[in-house]
Amino acid sequence: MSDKQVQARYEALLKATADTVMVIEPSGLILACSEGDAGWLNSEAVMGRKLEDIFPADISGDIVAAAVKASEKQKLVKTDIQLRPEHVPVLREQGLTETKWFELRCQTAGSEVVVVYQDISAKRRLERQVTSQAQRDPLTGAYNRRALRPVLEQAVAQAQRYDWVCSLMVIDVDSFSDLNDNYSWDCGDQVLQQLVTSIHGMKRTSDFLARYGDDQFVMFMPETNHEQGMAAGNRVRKIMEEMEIPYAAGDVRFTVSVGVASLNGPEDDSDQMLRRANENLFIAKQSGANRVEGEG
Ligand SMILES: Nc1nc2c(ncn2[C@@H]2O[C@H](COP(=O)(O)OP(=O)(O)OP(=O)(O)O)[C@@H](O)[C@H]2O)c(=O)[nH]1
Repeated sequence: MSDKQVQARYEALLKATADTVMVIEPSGLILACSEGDAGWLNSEAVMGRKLEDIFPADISGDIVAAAVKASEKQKLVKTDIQLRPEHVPVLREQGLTETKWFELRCQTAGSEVVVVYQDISAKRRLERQVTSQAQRDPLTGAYNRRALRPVLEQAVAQAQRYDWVCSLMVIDVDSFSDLNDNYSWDCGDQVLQQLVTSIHGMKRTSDFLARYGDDQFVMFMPETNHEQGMAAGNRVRKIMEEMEIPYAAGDVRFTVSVGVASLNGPEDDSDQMLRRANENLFIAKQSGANRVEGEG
């Protein structure tokens, strides 16, 4: 086969593939590029430039490292990258309008490396959605109990390493079964939804709210000492006491009881904090409900 024919076959192959393909030097210089179905990059505009002129330093560094490895080991090397339009102004101009994920396959070809960019954004989005659905309570949208445990463990361990300060509260709707019985299950649902909406409106971004049981919620508060934790508990109690939920049979009002616990020494952990918060919640209920109790 003549050189011309080989070249024609190579170009046809590039044009036929939907993936973006670059031929680069291990230094990162782009020798050839075929954009495929990309729509996020203009092959003419990137040819002859270096990866670092197009991508942020960490991403071009990752690609070069994979290309060097493929070249040294003479084998296929894979790596993943994520492109955000706000981080890649060059590609934003060329058509990158949303975050995309790619699996890169680097294959050595003599002194050059062929890099194939396979768009795996749809797969990643689906994975994220499934993970997020598995971590959320479908009624209220709050995190569920399963999502709470690892977050609590990690956050308490982090507080023990750094500042020794964090608190959590257990929030329980008072006589919730009466709301279900006297109004309706649907009304009970609305109470739980409104409770979550208003806590989301008042909490700090770093606070973590999860539905812990039927009518029970846990909020973890990093960098929050006991006094601040009690103040937050009282804010939640007050907001719920003042809330009116319009309902056909008349406005519905409800109250909550709250148990607060704060990190207490090096032997403490998230399980013990939860246990103490529940004990304090029990005291709040025993003392007449619509109260906040905490140790110390
Ligand atoms: N509307 C509604 N009710 C639920 C849901 N999940 C559980 N429940 C009901 O919530 C009620 C919880 O009742 P309890 O745990 O006895 O709580 P309570 O009536 O608030 O009692 P105290 O906590 O002692 O004040 C039960 O009747 C459950 O059937 C839900 O998603 N929506």
